[in-house]
Amino acid sequence: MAIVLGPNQYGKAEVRVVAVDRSTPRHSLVDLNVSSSLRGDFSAAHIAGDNAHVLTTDAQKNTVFAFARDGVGSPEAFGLRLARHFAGSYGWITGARVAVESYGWERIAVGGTGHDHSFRKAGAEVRTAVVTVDGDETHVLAGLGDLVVLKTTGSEFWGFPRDRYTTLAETRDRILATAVTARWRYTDIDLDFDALFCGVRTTLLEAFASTHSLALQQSLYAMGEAVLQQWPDVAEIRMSMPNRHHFLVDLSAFGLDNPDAVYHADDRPYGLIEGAVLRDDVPPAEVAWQGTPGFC
Ligand SMILES: O=c1[nH]c(=O)c2[nH]c(=O)[nH]c2[nH]1
Repeated sequence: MAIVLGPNQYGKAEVRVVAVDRSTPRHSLVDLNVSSSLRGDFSAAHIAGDNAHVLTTDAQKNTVFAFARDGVGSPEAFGLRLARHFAGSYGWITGARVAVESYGWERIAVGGTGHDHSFRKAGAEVRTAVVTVDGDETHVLAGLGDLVVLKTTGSEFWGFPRDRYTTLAETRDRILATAVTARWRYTDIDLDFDALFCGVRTTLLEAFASTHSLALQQSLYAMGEAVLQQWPDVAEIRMSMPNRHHFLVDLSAFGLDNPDAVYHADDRPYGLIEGAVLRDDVPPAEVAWQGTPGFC
């Protein structure tokens, strides 16, 4: 029996960098959370405490700030710059994964126009990018999280089996609400990432709104299918969608009826609907997803 080191990676997690562009009086800013992981031959550090191969996590953090000095660009482009740099820095580093979360800020409106240098946080929604360099291969995942959506009708749920524990009433009309987390893989790395991100996000929203839903599962598939139909640069999309249940409140104790007007927005437990929608003619790239949790 021999004990051996298994898969490993290391890096600096959650480097919070805010970069301000002051090149004109109308400033702009990007607000990022950047995590790097290096892959390669780090066995001596694990087995013998020999750090000769260890590009420090402190240097990785510093690299993120230094690379932000001259502009960040899209989260995907920033991730590509960093991942290529790390993967190319020493012979024993064979790959790098850089994950970027980007938080939106909107200009504060003053007298009807957006202020030059005052902003408000856009909300909980986050844009994400994960770049993986693995030897000669490079992959880009774009994505978003906490895109909270709700429709007040156009959602049914019925036809499910009833075992002895099934109490849920069938419904032909309910509120459907979720917080979409989605990640999609591009077939290419030389793309207009900002334009594609906006396009895919719009497609997800439009498909959620326009699908007459018989289950959140059906909405998830319709949203993924619409993205693959409209955006040929997307190879596959994976989604995680909690079913944010809204229960009609019984107002009869107060002598009131409730004609589908007043709901309790329950926060837990919630159904959790997850799935991938793929093109069957595009080869899989599991390395692109390695280290990205939260999807089946
Ligand atoms: O859209 C839904 N899918 C389910 O799988 C499910 N299960 C449940 O209790 N309610 C719902 N709604």
